[in-house]
Amino acid sequence: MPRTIIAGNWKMYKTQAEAVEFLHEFLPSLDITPETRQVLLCVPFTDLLCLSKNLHGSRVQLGAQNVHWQDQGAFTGEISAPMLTEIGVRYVVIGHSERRQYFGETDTTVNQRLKAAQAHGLTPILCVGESKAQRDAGETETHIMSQLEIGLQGIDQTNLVIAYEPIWAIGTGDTCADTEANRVISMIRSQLTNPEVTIQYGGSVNPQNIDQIMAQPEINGALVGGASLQASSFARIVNYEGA
Ligand SMILES: O=C[C@H](O)COP(=O)(O)O
Repeated sequence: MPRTIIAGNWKMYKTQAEAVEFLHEFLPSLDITPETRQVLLCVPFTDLLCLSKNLHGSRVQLGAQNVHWQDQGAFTGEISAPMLTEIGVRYVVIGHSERRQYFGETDTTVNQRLKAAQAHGLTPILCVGESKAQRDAGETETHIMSQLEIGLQGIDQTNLVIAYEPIWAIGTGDTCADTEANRVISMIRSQLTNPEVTIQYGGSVNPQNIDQIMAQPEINGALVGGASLQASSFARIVNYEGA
């Protein structure tokens, strides 16, 4: 069985003070067994060191939201995998649609970042998903298969998480129907060599829909944006009803 992983992606939200305030409410609300349900917080670079100290000994792992493919060099504004692992980061989100849309991320650079993450023992969370126009044109499957084909070239599937995030469902409140998310995730799984890869759903996940989403057999977790910013809301999501 793939491991269940619920991740909060804070995007560009929360100062260190706000992050610590969040933890004070969030950590005591957790009602999970880490062996069966892993919880992650994927936070801005500036929050990582502080959260690493505050999460030490807790049941929550730390994730970054991007990583460069070189270990070091003249790459102003970038952060490398050794810099992340040194401070206790275990996971990194790669190829989020916002990186692809606003910062020129391509499947090729996604593949380079995945390789660098794995080379340093980080677990990458590879984000894939179609736009509204692609969905309307019936191109959901071909688009995602192309993202996977290029993104996963030479990638070790024993240390990998995939997040299916339909772009039209991100931050819109327009959640993909859970059966449809299950269908697409099943298609994604059919493209993999390792059936144990955790595949999350992301896109307007909230406390009201999490139980139904997690009841789908192919969905192994969630990548949660807006609803991970409030401690009570994210706690309800990670404590979802079900196995
Ligand atoms: O990484 C998270 C996704 O972009 C989903 O964001 P959202 O939950 O605010 O729709």
